Amino acid sequence: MFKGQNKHTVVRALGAMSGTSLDGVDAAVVETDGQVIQSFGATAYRGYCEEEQAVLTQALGHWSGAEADAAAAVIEAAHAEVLSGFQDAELVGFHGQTLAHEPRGRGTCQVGDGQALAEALGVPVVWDFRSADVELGGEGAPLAPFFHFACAKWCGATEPVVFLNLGGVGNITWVDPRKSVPEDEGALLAFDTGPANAPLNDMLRARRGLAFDEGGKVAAEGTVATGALELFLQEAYFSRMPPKSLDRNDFPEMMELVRELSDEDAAATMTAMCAAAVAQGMGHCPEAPSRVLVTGGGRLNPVLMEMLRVSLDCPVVPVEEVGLDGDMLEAQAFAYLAVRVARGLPTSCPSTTGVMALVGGGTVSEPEG
Ligand SMILES: Nc1ncnc2c1ncn2[C@@H]1O[C@H](COP(=O)(O)OP(=O)(O)OP(=O)(O)O)[C@@H](O)[C@H]1O
Ligand SMILES: CC(=O)N[C@H]1[C@@H]2OC[C@@H](O2)[C@@H](O)[C@@H]1O[C@H](C)C(=O)O
Repeated sequence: MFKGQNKHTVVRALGAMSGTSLDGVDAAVVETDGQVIQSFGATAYRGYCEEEQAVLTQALGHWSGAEADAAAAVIEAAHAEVLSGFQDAELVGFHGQTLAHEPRGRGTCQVGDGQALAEALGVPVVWDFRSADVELGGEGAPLAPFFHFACAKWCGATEPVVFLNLGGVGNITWVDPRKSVPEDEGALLAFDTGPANAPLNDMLRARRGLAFDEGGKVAAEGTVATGALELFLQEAYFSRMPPKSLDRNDFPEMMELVRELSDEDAAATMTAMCAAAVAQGMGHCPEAPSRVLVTGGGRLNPVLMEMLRVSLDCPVVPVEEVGLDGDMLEAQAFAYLAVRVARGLPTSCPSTTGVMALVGGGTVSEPEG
């Protein structure tokens, strides 16, 4: 691939992510040599309709079989549709949809066939980013950290910063931009902090038919149940040393803890659980960051952002503050990682996933036709 190019030739890569919130596909172009971000390009979003969401929800926890196959078909069609709208991509990074994630057990499962997508688009596709890491003893997640390192350089950071992603699940990457490359010792520490928006969404959908707590309006009317919050924080996950990662539905007891509460108090308490899990996680950072840059849909929830500001000792701001796009960072991450895979560069290391050594995961599928 990329014959005649040297390792610094810039590639126009298109990344696509379908996250744990199951709301849709984000797609974004990044121009990079796999190390330095030269520029960010066009973006697009393709939401799932109710039927597609139902198929995906039904498939969660399935490693194979009819449910997983139906989810794969939804994922492949939605991605082919949104990605075919981009004309000039040289390479595609396709995350697929995580249906199940048990790195210390059965492994990790992302559906969506990259070879089929390569045929549909006529462009090489990099996919199956997580399996190699898990096979080598890693968590297989989070994988955005190597990209976060490049973002910290891109925005000119000179002191440690934290990227906090608040999607369905929460994850942080502590980055030291004084290091020259992400694989340097001490450049990165990353892990999933805990559940973020997914349980809150599920609770509000079940009780009120709402997709999510827009603007934190429901939580703003409620009071945090401190007893439930304290019980939640006793979960063994929070005292486990990172790296560590989670599946979307790893905390079913959250729903139990808020069962007796009003909708408003339940929303306030679940929002506080997300913030408290982040605050606990921040204690693992090797050095206090100069600020926390928040990405993912949770940055649009002012109640959650305020809880984070109260509990963390440093400024907490959306990534837009440094010129990044908080709706597209994960799609951009998989564009960036695709170029790293194509160039034979690592995509994870012991401090990001707990893997034994540097790993360059991902499968490259070339269109045959
Ligand atoms: N305006 C808003 N107000 C409050 N919450 C919001 C708003 N917009 C989005 N969210 C929350 O953010 C969620 C979507 O976040 P995002 O798109 O980052 O998740 P994801 O990428 O699917 O998840 P993950 O990062 O875990 O894979 C929504 O489901 C909702 O809970
Ligand atoms: C197994 C899996 O799909 N994990 C996701 C999920 O969503 C957020 C968090 O949990 C993170 O660990 C990861 O996604 C991002 C893109 C990552 O790998 O960095």
